Amino acid sequence: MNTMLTVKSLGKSFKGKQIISNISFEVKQGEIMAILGPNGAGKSTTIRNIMGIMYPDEGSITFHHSKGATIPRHKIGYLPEERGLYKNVKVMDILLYLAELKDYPLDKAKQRALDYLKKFDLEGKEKVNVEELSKGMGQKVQFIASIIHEPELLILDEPFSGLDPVSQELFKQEIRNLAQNGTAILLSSHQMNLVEEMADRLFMIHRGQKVIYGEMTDVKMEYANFKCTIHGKNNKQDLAQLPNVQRVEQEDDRSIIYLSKDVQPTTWLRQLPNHINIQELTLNRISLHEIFIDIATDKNLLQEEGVEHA
Ligand SMILES: Nc1ncnc2c1ncn2[C@@H]1O[C@H](COP(=O)(O)OP(=O)(O)OP(=O)(O)O)[C@@H](O)[C@H]1O
Repeated sequence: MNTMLTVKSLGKSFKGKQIISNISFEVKQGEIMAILGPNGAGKSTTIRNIMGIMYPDEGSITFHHSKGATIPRHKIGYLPEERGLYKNVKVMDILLYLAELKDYPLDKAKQRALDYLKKFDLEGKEKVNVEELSKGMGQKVQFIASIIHEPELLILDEPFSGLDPVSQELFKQEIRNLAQNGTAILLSSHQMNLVEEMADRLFMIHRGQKVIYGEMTDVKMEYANFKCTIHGKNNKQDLAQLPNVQRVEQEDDRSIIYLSKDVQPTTWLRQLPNHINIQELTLNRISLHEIFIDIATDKNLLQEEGVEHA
């Protein structure tokens, strides 16, 4: 897969305070690359630097064309975190205006706009004023605006926020379709379940620095250790002293035992002492959501040997 975007050693300060430092990643043709991180981690700052809304103090941003040359800026699509289109203008007019700004043929843009409005349950809304749309409808129009010109690189900052589950599903499918058709996608989202389902690779940023970067499958193998949930009256200390236990969380009769890396689940289950009270037991891998919370709250789940962290 060709690399469409290279971000190298990006650094940015505001008023003498370092906001992001040494941020490096790539986005390739046909992939969904997620950029994740807690509130204030520096995701939007990274994206704004990529989009030229602000300029980095250090590092470089390079757009590549599928044929090796630099990708023209009009082949980039961007859905910003801040929503809002011009208010007193009709849906079709704004879509065609934005397509024209990107040098995209108007007849093709009109057909694409109609097709997408239909796909997003907005058929017949082309003559409605943008200000008359609901928040979710407005977001759909803004999403269409970001892809109307068939961008080669698409940057989506929180595309799912404020959408109902049906609309989320529509966006999810469309983002997947775009990637399958070769668009390189950089996706910033707090919806970990969706990211886990959709992203091929991810870059996690915390306090302006890289904490994880890699293929989703590798990250899950590397970080998503097993956890064993036991319902029953048990002493937390007892459980914490079992072999290969990283930490235990307990609430009422439910204990979650986080197991260390490389533990063999069957072997671990066999050695459980008889005095442990088990009314119910489940064993799962921790989710991306939990990996994220561990990093964001500085729990030491990831501080094991061999795990890359900043
Ligand atoms: N223009 C600015 N001037 C000063 N500080 C800023 C500016 N823009 C962002 N910051 C600061 O930079 C840090 C990172 O902000 P950024 O918006 O990049 O975070 P984020 O990861 O996108 O967060 P969220 O998930 O909340 O959207 C924050 O501490 C924020 O206050």
